[in-house]
Amino acid sequence: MKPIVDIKALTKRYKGAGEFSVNPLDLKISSGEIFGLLGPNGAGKTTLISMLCGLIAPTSGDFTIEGFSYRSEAEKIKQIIGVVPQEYALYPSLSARENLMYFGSMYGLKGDVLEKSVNDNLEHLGLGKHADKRVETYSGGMKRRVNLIAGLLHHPHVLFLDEPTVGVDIQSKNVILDFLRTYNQQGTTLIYTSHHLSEAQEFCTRVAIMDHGRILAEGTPKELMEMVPNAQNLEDVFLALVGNELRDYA
Ligand SMILES: Nc1ncnc2c1ncn2[C@@H]1O[C@H](COP(=O)(O)OP(=O)(O)OP(=O)(O)O)[C@@H](O)[C@H]1O
Repeated sequence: MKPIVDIKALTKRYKGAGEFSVNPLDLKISSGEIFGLLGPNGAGKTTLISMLCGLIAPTSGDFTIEGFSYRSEAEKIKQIIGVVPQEYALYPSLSARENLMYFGSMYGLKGDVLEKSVNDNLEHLGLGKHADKRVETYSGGMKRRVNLIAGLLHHPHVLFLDEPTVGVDIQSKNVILDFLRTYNQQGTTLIYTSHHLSEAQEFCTRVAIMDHGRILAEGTPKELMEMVPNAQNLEDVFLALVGNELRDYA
C-alpha cells in the first residue's frame, strides 16, 4: 500500500546553526496508523513535524503527503492536514467557542457546518458547558482540549500532534486519548510526539525513536521491545538506544 506520508532524505539546518537538527531522514507512514515520534529533548521531533506541517522549510530532501509533494503542492497538503502545536494557539480573552469559530473559518468552514463541528467537538471533549467562558479562565487540561479541537475542526486526513497530553491531569489525558482513538478509527492518520513512553506504548500502532536528528529504531512497540534484550517496556528500549545522559540545551 502507498504510504500516506513518505519522507525522503529530509534535512533541516537552522540558519546560523553549525549542526543539522534533522539529518537525512527517510520514513514511511501508512494510512490509518497512530505513529509516535519519540526522543529526548533536542532530538529533532518538533523540527521534523514542523517541516511536515509546512511551518518551516526543509534544507534539503523531499516528502509527500497523500501523494502531494511539499515542493509543488503545498497548498493541497494544507487542506488535508491538521496541526495541534505544543504551545497553545488560542486567544486567551476569547471564549472557547469564539476561538474555535475563528480557527474553523481559517480552514474555510462556515455556517451550519462550522457551528456543528465546533459544538460536536466541544461536547465530545467535555467542554460543552464551559464553551462560552474565556479561555484564560480555563485549567491546563481544558486549554489542551480546546487547542486539540482547533487543529481538527476540518476533519484532516493526517493530524500532527506535538505533545498533546503534556501538563494535563490523568482525567484530561484519558479524555484526549480516547477521543483521538475514536478519531483515528474514523479514518484520520495520527502522527504525534510525546515524552510519555508508557502512553506511547499503549497508544501507538508504530513508533520511531529519534536522537540527534536521526531515527535510531522504528517498529511496533512490541517489535522494539523484542529487539532489545530483557526490555520490559518501551522505556527500557528508549534508554538502551539513547542512553542516560542529560540533554540540556538553551
Ligand atoms: N528555531 C531554531 N533555531 C535554531 N535551532 C533550533 C531551533 N529550533 C530547534 N533548534 C535546535 O534543533 C534541535 C532539535 O530541536 P527540536 O525542538 O526539534 O527537538 P525536540 O525533539 O522536539 O525536543 P523537545 O523534546 O525538547 O521538544 C535542538 O538542538 C534545538 O536546539
